[in-house]
Amino acid sequence: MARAYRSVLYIPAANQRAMEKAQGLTADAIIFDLEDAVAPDAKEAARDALAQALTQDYGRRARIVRINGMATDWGEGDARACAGALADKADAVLIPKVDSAADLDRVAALIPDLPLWAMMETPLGMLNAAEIAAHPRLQGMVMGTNDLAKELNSRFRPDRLPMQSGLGLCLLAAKAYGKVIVDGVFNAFKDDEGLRAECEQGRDMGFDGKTLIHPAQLAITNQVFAPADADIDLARRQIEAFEAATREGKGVAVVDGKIVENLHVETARKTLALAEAIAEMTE
Ligand SMILES: CC(C)(COP(=O)(O)OP(=O)(O)OC[C@H]1O[C@@H](n2cnc3c(N)ncnc32)[C@H](O)[C@@H]1OP(=O)(O)O)[C@@H](O)C(=O)NCCC(=O)NCCSC(=O)C[C@H](O)C(=O)O
Ligand SMILES: [Mg+2]
Repeated sequence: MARAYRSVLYIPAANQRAMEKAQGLTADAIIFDLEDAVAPDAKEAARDALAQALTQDYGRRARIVRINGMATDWGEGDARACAGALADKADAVLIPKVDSAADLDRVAALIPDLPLWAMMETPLGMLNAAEIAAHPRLQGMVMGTNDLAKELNSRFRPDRLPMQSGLGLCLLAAKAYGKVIVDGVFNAFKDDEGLRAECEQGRDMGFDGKTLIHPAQLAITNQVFAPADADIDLARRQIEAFEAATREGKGVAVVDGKIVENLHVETARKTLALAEAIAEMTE
């Protein structure tokens, strides 16, 4: 992962004020939404407003455009805009409700240059997660836990038990093919405690970050998905100890009473790379 995706903030492309505001927010990435957050009557105007907004400077924040589905009245027009006016202003295109790799093929054929991301939010998408993750144009996956809950007719639980099979399948698929994967949104944007608990759960599971709906969710999310100072310190000590052990012809070192092998060093290097990517974001 060359960059951090701790916090990925949705902004309705119909909301000009929010798009302006995002230029100064601490999001690692922004999803400019043309899909569910934009009313049908506002779709065309939102596409134009987005083209205008993307002439502005969003710094190092990744600019991801969520288009409407190909089966809707707006999907193809959105895709053509991404291949045309938006092509050099966006960093990636996010496709909603991806059921299979064929859904990505359809968009890939219309947008030759930009990396694709997939919303993982349908039962078929969960079952086909591996072929979706394996798609050569796919860069990242975004969990759509609201749509998934709707499709499953599941109920909200703080432990997200009904989501676990879907989250797990998508995580396995993304990790197997080396793709970025970010967790779904936490709807109660004034509930900091609930957000923190869900971020911690997502981080424990291996997500790279979380999608957000409100700027008030940025600070907690950025903190939870960043390596803590203690993690960075441990990573450095593990690498040093392992390199010293290797010089002595040993394959194992011990740090803080725990063994350190090659695989731990790999994790330690990833921790340091993420810390560096985060530092670059805030330069
Ligand atoms: C949820 C909101 C409608 C709340 O909006 P609002 O009432 O305006 O909030 P505030 O007054 O508290 O806003 C304070 C300031 O922050 C700016 N703001 C608000 N939201 C955003 C944002 N997302 N990005 C950037 N800036 C934002 C306001 O403009 C205020 O600024 P200022 O004027 O300077 O005070 C609103 O937050 C919102 O619309 N959120 C996004 C909703 C959205 O995008 N939903 C779709 C994605 S979720 C989804 O579909 C997931 C998936 O598909 C699934 O299935 O799960
Ligand atoms: Mg959705």
